[in-house]
Amino acid sequence: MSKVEFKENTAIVVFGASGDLAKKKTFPALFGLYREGFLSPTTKIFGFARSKLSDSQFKERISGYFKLPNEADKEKCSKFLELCSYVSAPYDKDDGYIELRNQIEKFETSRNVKESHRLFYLALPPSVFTVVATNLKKNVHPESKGLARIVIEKPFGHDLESAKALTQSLAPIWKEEELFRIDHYLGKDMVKNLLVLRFGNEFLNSQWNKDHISSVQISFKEPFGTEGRGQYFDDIGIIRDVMQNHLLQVLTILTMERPVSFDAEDIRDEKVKVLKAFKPLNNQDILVGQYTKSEDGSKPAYVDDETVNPNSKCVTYAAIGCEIENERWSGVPIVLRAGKALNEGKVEIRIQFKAVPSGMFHNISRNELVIRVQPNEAIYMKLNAKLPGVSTSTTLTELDLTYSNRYKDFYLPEAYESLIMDVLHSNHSNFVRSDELEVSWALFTPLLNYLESDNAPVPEKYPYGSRGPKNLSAFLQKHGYVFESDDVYQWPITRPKKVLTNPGSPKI
Ligand SMILES: NC(=O)C1=CN([C@@H]2O[C@H](COP(=O)(O)OP(=O)(O)OC[C@H]3O[C@@H](n4cnc5c(N)ncnc54)[C@H](OP(=O)(O)O)[C@@H]3O)[C@@H](O)[C@H]2O)C=CC1
Ligand SMILES: O=C1O[C@H](COP(=O)(O)O)[C@@H](O)[C@H](O)[C@H]1O
Repeated sequence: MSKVEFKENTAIVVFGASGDLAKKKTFPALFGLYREGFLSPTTKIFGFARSKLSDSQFKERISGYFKLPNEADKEKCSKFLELCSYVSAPYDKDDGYIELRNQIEKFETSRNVKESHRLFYLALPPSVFTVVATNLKKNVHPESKGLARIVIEKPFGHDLESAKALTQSLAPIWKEEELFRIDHYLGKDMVKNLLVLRFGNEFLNSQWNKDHISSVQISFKEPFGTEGRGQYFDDIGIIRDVMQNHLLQVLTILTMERPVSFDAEDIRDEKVKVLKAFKPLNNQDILVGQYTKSEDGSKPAYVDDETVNPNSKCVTYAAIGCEIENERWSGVPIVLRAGKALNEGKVEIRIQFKAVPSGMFHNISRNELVIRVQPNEAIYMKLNAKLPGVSTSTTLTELDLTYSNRYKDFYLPEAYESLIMDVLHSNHSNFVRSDELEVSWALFTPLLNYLESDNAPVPEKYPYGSRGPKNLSAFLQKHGYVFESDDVYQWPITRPKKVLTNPGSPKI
């Protein structure tokens, strides 16, 4: 596919425009791109949904989540809304699509467009993906008169079989190069940084293997429960919600071999290769939990949601042990862990390195590279140094790249902004390819079947607002993670009067 960029006079249509995702993510992202000058003012934006809304109701709804810190942004917001209009119609009848096509053609004619560029964003539940994709292709695709892109949102299926069925239903209608499957974690700046961090630094590149790394962890923590989404979540659980997709995507980039270039297919080829090298997940190598009321009783238990079965075994916390059977990773324990209703909101990657020989030291801490994806993006490497001054002790300190300290006045796009920009640039690197999807579902489906079978373990209860199930520390230790004792590491400043020396002080 040619790398055509959609620049001037692009028509963007957001389906499900009355919905939550459109309101909270898609339109704020389009506005963010416009505000920062990455979306041309010649763009035309349509919202399409069943709800009967006037243009002004529609505009009020979609602008509710725009970030408008100053007057200039408010002015930009008004200008942006002038580009938007709304079409209300059912998804399964031709009429609305014909009306949409007429409106797009009117816009293109008024701009004397020679080659149509049309981007369709499906902020819709998967139950209508196929019907909308089919009707769009039939009625609104420009065919020989231009180019079209279609963006779909997760979930891409519920298990391997349904994911395959979805792929097969879309494949005859939309070419793979026209289709963009969004996993918004691939749009996060720190995730986009992983390729550079890994392959652009020889000191990391050369150590990035089983000879030097003793364990890998990717953790996702949210400080809120399923508030208001219990019914949706009960059928999904945390594994489908964020692990099979977001965390696994991060893990593949972290573990794949060096792609020959930044080209989307080179990157995705490597991702698929490493996914194929994963050992089947072991049903017994997991820790599952479900949150109960907070200790002070102010926050509800998962099953307090009226839409949830009171005996639900739905997993709101999971830690899963993974192994990759290839030359680079064989034997390195990897843990993916994710949970709702925890003590904090944080997504981070921890790469712990092997211990240096104790020899000249009594005991010395391990190096650990921490990549904090959110909030407050940071990369820090914990390392040992001599305590400054007359002391001969060693101390655990860090090389710290905290973005907010290092980079001033940078525009850090939201994940959705970054991904929509990629679609406009026809760049598939940060989107999920169909074969990648299949391998990831093949990996997770047996585990999900087990967790939804009669033999499923009862999830360990953990209080809302806690760190998660009590057995977490033991689970992490079993997977090679070595905890520092609390008095070894001081953050953010090491104070001489309160010196914390490493028990690994040299034997002198
Ligand atoms: N640039 C920056 O902003 C930097 C910040 N720091 C800060 O310094 C502090 C210490 O850093 P660091 O040592 O890296 O990280 P943490 O104190 O966050 O802990 C290290 C790891 O151990 C886990 N853990 C700790 N206790 C338990 C437990 N009882 N059960 C299960 N897991 C546990 C944590 O999991 P879990 O995440 O689930 O708690 C985390 O994965 C942090 O607040 C960190 O943010 C340090 C360096 C740079
Ligand atoms: O896809 C999802 O992701 C969000 C977390 O996204 P983040 O960008 O805020 O980290 C999660 O809350 C939601 O349950 C899930 O469906």
